[in-house]
Amino acid sequence: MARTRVKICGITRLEDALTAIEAGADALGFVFYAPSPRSVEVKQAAEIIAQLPAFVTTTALFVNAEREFVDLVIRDARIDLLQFHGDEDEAFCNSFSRPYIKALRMKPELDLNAEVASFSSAQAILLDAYRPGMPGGTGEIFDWDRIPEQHPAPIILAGGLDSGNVAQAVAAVTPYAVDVSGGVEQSKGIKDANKINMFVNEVTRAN
Ligand SMILES: O=C(O)c1ccccc1NCC(=O)[C@H](O)[C@H](O)COP(=O)(O)O
Repeated sequence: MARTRVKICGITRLEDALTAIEAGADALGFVFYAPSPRSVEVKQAAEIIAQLPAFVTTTALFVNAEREFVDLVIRDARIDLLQFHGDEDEAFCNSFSRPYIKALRMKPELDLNAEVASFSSAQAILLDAYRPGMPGGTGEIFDWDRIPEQHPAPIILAGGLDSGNVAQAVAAVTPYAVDVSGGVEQSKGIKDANKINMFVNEVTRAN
């Protein structure tokens, strides 16, 4: 079985980015969605990213953003991957000069296979908890049994993960990667080095 990758989302500070990388995280997420308490300015993200070492994937997260804004972020920050958390369709997601991840929130009525099929150009599908009015970062888990054993695409598991449940999640779902935000924070947008280290260690232990 391949090693489960780790993405730490909601990075707002260089020290948190470097802590995550030092701990062994594969990817960092930057939230370009103003209503989020983890939102970053383009300049702020660009300055952090410019100081990162090689071989770390940087992900820019959007919720129903204007095309011009996505292009501006790609132009001004060294972004490797886009992550769409809103109602964007495949044509929009696939129309930029970067590969993308599509986030799907696990609404009770969601037909997962059909949704995944409608984003066949995505590099991976991120599955997150559903809470009305919150496009992400809920800190809540969902019923992992809803994910079929045969994954229809590479799955990034998100939603309420922390060092106490991530090993169980990896064993239950065998995702391509796990994504965490609130579970490694001391407060919204501020990461906790101990929690990051414990989280990455638990994923490593589960592999
Ligand atoms: O983190 C946010 O504030 C956020 C806001 C709007 C859309 C997405 C957002 N986060 C997306 C992520 O990738 C989170 O890591 C994911 O939702 C899991 O969050 P958490 O349950 O806090 O680990």
